[in-house]
Amino acid sequence: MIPPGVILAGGLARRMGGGDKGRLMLGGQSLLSHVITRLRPQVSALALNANGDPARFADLGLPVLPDGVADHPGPLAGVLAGLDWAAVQGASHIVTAAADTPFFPPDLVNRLTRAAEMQGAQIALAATPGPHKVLRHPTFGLWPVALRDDLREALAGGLRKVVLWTDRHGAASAMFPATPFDPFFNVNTPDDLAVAEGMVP
Ligand SMILES: Nc1nc2c(ncn2[C@@H]2O[C@H](COP(=O)(O)OP(=O)(O)OP(=O)(O)O)[C@@H](O)[C@H]2O)c(=O)[nH]1
Repeated sequence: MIPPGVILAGGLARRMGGGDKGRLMLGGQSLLSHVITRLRPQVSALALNANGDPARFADLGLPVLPDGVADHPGPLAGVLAGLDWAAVQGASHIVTAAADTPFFPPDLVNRLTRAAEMQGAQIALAATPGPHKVLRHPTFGLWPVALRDDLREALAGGLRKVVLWTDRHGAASAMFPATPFDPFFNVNTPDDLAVAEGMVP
């Protein structure tokens, strides 16, 4: 079954000076628009995880899911918000993508799903080969609704680092090629945005 998708945009964008990083312009469209264009054809439904006034995203026509956990505990709070939304729809899994990562692969969902199946795992995270070791991209994952209460408890217990939680559950890795550049390049700083301009196809 094709899963619904959730775009993670709930962070504070401190390295960018705050605000909605997804609204920054890149190659004539916003980062969010790049992400929506890539994710929409791969998923059964789409939602945006973001905090603060949801009305500022009304133009996107997407459900806006706030974190249910206070004080910006990190992307796992967005994953949980997505899982709670998917549970209401009767979906078994969601796929997440980060709003600051405009070039992720068009076969993201397919490869995540296959990796979970082939490695007998409930969770799959995207990965690319790095210079010294495999790099995992923990905001790009396939997540099961069945683990949402486990995740809620982990967050309530203070867990913040994504891979600490996914390692507990033996997450699969879905490998993607990283040439000519890593498709999970993400924009954290103004310098990153300038680099990304040079990567726009
Ligand atoms: N829902 C939710 N998402 C978050 C949170 N913190 C980060 N994210 C998302 O996770 C992804 C990676 O975030 P980071 O680069 O660590 O944080 P950021 O807010 O984008 O930027 P910095 O504040 O500069 O670290 C982005 O898509 C963020 O929107 C959070 O507390 N809640």
